[in-house]
Amino acid sequence: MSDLVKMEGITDLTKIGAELISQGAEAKTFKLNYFGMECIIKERFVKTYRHPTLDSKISNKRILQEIRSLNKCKKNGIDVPGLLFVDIVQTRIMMEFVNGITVKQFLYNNCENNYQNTQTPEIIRICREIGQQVCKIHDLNLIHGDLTTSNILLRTSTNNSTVFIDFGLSYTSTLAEDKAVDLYVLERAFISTHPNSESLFNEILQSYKDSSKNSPSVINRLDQVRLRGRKKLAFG
Ligand SMILES: Nc1ncnc2c1ncn2[C@@H]1O[C@H](COP(=O)(O)OP(=O)(O)OP(=O)(O)O)[C@@H](O)[C@H]1O
Repeated sequence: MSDLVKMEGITDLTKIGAELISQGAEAKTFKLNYFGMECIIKERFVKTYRHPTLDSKISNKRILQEIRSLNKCKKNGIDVPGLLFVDIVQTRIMMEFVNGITVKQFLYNNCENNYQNTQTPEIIRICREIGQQVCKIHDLNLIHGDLTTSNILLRTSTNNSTVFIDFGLSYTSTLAEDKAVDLYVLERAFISTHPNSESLFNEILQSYKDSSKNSPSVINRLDQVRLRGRKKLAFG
């Protein structure tokens, strides 16, 4: 308990042995050995260009969204990191450390940037699992908000099963439009991070289609979202 108390008062987590593993646009992610258990602390930092009151409101909203969505997924059998501790004052979430790598790293390691000719059964399986899990998330009327290959981990201990992370931009919606935009964000992330990987995204979509009776309306909507996206790219 003493480490937890220490953590509450401390502004610099590296002083209690935490290791900074990633710094995103809004948060720093640390790894900490907590009583022999590896864990992750995600700390949202102050954005000085925002008005302090607005910044604090946005930060709190993202933390609350993240913990609500993690809990909702966990309760409904979608693998996400287990939540351990939340500190609203210091805008920190402490969660289970998932031993594994991101889908992005896995694809880099296994495809050597040649996504057309290096589709192993394992890669196809992972893509199909992503489609199935995104569909499950959407069936809970939850929109992830930032689906990328960096925000899906592969858990080593369960033979590379998928674990979804980073729910800070998630929200609740029943609309096919919002679910289609979520898929579109993932499609764009695939295209920009893994060029010529269209066939992999098609596997994801096929599996999404196969996973729920609600899928057809979302997939139909995706065509409209893509069209809008292309127009935006062409005409600004
Ligand atoms: N529970 C976890 N277990 C293991 N690694 C994690 C975990 N959570 C996050 N990470 C690692 O930290 C990185 C950043 O985490 P996350 O995406 O949640 O933060 P972020 O600051 O919102 O990132 P970004 O702004 O880049 O989207 C992940 O890509 C992953 O490598």
